[in-house]
Amino acid sequence: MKKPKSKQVRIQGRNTEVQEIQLLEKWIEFGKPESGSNPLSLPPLPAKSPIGRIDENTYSQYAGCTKFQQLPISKNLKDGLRQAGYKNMTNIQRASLPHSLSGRDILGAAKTGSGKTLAFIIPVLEKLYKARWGLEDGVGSIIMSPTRELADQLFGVLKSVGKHHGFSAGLLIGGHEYDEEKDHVNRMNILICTPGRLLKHMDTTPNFDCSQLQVLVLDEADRILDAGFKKEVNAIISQLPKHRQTLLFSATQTKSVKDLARLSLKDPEYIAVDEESIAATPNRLQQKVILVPLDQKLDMLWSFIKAHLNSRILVFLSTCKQVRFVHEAFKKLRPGIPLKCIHGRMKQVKRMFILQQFVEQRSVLFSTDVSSRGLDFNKGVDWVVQVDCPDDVATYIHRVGRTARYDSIGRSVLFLLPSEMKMLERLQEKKIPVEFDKPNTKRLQSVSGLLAALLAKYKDLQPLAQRAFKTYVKSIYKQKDKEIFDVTKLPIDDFSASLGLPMTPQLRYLNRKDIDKNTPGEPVSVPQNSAKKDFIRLKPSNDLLEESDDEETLDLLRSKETTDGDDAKAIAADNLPTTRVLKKKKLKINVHRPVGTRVVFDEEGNTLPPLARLADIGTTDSGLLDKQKVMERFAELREEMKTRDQEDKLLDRKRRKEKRIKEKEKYKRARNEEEDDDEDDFSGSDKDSKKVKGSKVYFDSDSDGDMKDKAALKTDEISLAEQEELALKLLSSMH
Ligand SMILES: Nc1ncnc2c1ncn2[C@@H]1O[C@H](COP(=O)(O)OP(=O)(O)OP(=O)(O)O)[C@@H](O)[C@H]1O
Repeated sequence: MKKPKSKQVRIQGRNTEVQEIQLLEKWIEFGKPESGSNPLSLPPLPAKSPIGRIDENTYSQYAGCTKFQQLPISKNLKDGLRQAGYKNMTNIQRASLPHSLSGRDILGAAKTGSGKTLAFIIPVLEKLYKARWGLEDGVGSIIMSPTRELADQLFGVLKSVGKHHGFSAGLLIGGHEYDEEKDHVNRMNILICTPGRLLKHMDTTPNFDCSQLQVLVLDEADRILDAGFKKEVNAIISQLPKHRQTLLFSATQTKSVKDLARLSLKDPEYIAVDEESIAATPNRLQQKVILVPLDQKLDMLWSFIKAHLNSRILVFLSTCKQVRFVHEAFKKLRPGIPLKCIHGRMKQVKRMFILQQFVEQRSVLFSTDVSSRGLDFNKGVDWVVQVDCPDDVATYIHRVGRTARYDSIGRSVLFLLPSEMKMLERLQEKKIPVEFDKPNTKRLQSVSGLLAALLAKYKDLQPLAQRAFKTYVKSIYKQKDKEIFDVTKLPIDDFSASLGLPMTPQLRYLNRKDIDKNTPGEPVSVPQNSAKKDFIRLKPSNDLLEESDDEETLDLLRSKETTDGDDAKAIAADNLPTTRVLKKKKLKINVHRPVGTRVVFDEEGNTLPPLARLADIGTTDSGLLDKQKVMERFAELREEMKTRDQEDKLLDRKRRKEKRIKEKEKYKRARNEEEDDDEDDFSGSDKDSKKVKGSKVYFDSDSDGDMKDKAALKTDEISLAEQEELALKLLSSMH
């Protein structure tokens, strides 16, 4: 255990702390850069120039310095930075820290992976240190992040570089024990949080007080300020003091006057270190865009994964349901690399665990945009694959920014549908150096047949596939940018079949006529300034693939990791059929066929029994499946069907039995209740509602309830004869 410090040492410590703070304040005041200037434009300070006080009134210059040690920051922080391995500053740090350390508001924009986190954590720690903030002072700084994972990551950086400071810090995010947080939140100096959780504490935690706040930070500021968080953020800001320092950072920054007015920034410094740079994305990032028809996206993705088995691949899909389906289905197909998935519907602990695992080993992580912003996978992501088109250019930049971080290299590929080619133009308008190419489909492996078999085998997979289908189409339908996202141009039947679904699920909000009118191929124009200046006429989606045989096409699928022979073996081992380029045929529709059956046609347009289709796929040029194998497979499937049939019957019998028992119980309960009701009536309770039909009740207004009941009982007991007798008596007495 640490020996407690003597009083003498403590006083000395405090004195040196006060002295250090005085020195830092004078140093900062002496050398702060001109407002509006960019310290990056100053010549770098020599490595061996003096640091700190030079004589009575002169201090070293720090605007233009390149090392953390040359900054006017506390020794505690310098030690923390050194121990965490940070020595030289990145551009955004060099440009913003001289301003932010002198207390100015900052609006900082720099590419993904360029070190923005330290650019705001350093001024937060220093501001509180110089204000001599202590436990009893409460919340001094709030750092907001749009996602829990990012907040958790920021918390990690804060803990590592701020470990020599005595501040308390708390992570307030959904998925954590709210009641536990409630007990501690008032004692926290620095809060790292998501907007929703912070607001919950503001609304419900007794004595939660942010009135002394010194610094507010919004990481991924454009996201936090957009419509999704508007209500929460407005409510939070209305409860914060106006007199504070505000730091906003993002790779895609907002300059909207409205947003800034909401935050009441005071003459903010606009620091955009990459404004002159040609690209808005890291220079070490290689970016490709390829045209992939919707019904071949999964084939392309599967083939891509098979060709990059030794990589760490981050795959973006639009919806949670798609992520779940692709993950579950591909896992069952065993590609030979660990597969993981993450999405917003998962428990927080599991999300964190999966991210940790992904950082540690080669694997594929299927994700929604929950991982698109801010996450730093420790330079580990080799490929970012965007299977579904991002909502906008900003989302594209953040997604690809998960690779090529700091000084590492990275690669990305975006699949675009023929109807989404406008996105390519948008990327080029924003100076994003994407290379457009046609995929080399020679090695494309089809998975739709396998998915159909999987769906038949695993009952729980079919609803997943249906939901994946529905949520994807709905996501396109709901997109605001109709120039890029046009739901009527989606080949929805082909898409449904490509997920292995026997029938296209119904979409009530869509008019089939609109879709069918638009789905036949339209000419696809490739923007003039893209890498390949040609036009592709897309008729049926597969025609595109036939055109892409030239040598120059993007050979995404030919990786160093698998050679021709290896690949073929891999296919044979997996029993995967190679891709067949099919011509679109006119389908003959039999309206009388039973609902739920899938009709398959041969080359001539004749119907085929379902099993024959399997055999047909297998017997392609490669001859991977011989006749005997096919027959074996047939027998296997027949056996499978028999057992499944028996299982179904048993299940059905069980269900019916349960239903019968339930009905019996219900009937018994109803009878018992009737009996109870009768009893209730006779005991005289709840009379209004349970009056027995036909019985008359006479009340004496002065008598109490018991008496009334007795009277009622008595009245019921008088027979007709007695009543007549009574009436006669009455009449005779009247005369
Ligand atoms: N000065 C530095 N020296 C060395 N490495 C650094 C430095 N600053 C940051 N890094 C490293 O660079 C990586 C990216 O940093 P960071 O996560 O802060 O980027 P970012 O700009 O916030 O990215 P994004 O826009 O995606 O959120 C991290 O691994 C971080 O440790």
